[in-house]
Amino acid sequence: MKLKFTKMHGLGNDFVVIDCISQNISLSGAQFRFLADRHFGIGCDQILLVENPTRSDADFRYRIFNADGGEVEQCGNGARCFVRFVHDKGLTGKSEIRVETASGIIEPRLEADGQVTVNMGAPRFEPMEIPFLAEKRALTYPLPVGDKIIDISAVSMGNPHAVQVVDHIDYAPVAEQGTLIENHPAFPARVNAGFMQVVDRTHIKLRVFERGSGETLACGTGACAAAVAGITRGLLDAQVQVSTRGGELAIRWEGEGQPVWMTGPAVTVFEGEINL
Ligand SMILES: N[C@@H](CCC[C@H](N)C(=O)O)C(=O)O
Repeated sequence: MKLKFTKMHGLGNDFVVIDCISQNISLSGAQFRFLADRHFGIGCDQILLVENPTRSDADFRYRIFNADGGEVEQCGNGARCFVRFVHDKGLTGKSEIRVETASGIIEPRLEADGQVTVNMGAPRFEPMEIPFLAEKRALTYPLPVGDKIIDISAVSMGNPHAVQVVDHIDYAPVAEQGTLIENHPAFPARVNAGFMQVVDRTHIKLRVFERGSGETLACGTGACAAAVAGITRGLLDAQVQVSTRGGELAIRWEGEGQPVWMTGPAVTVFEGEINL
């Protein structure tokens, strides 16, 4: 079978995007892993499927698979690429769309300057909703990791995030702790591990060890979760610049119950066809 795809990225968090509206396909976990493989396949952090919606209040359905082949609930950088893809492919004439995901509706909008803004929905903090094993909700939780106990904020942006504050982003223990946090027994669905340096009340530096993909150059939901964690801890204002290894994101959150707004770029790199 020949599969048409588009290679895209948001701040270097890269994607293989597949139009499943004009192509009738059903891929196995092994095929997703092959597409993501940087040596034997195309190479990407996530594979994004563009499908027809299953509910009447959405324009499209958006499905996300990590490089390890597992399907997940949300991907922020992918959401920006999603609206650029359906717009550039002529699948919609709208510049703002409603997109069905496994964790609810998100609303990405193409801006006149080429940037994309996404209403990512409201963050969730209840341990059961993350999911995270804790008796009750808290601002931070002590988490034993290796021979240390670290303080994390646990936040769901549709997908689970554990965010810790570090002194200096370049020396953050991403390699040492990434896999341990990702697979920590307190997170039954595994977790994305964020390492945030607070530069000042409006600016953080962030690295994220992503569940199912390892450290990526940027993580959109990770940026939302880190900003939210910093705001709830009283460290940040409502508007936050997030510097990732791949570039800059703007995050805005007005507080509990309010949606998180994310603005950043979405770039098409090339089109291709691959034999499966
Ligand atoms: N790169 C993403 C997040 C992709 C999913 C994540 N690895 C998970 O397993 O939840 C983003 O930009 O948000």
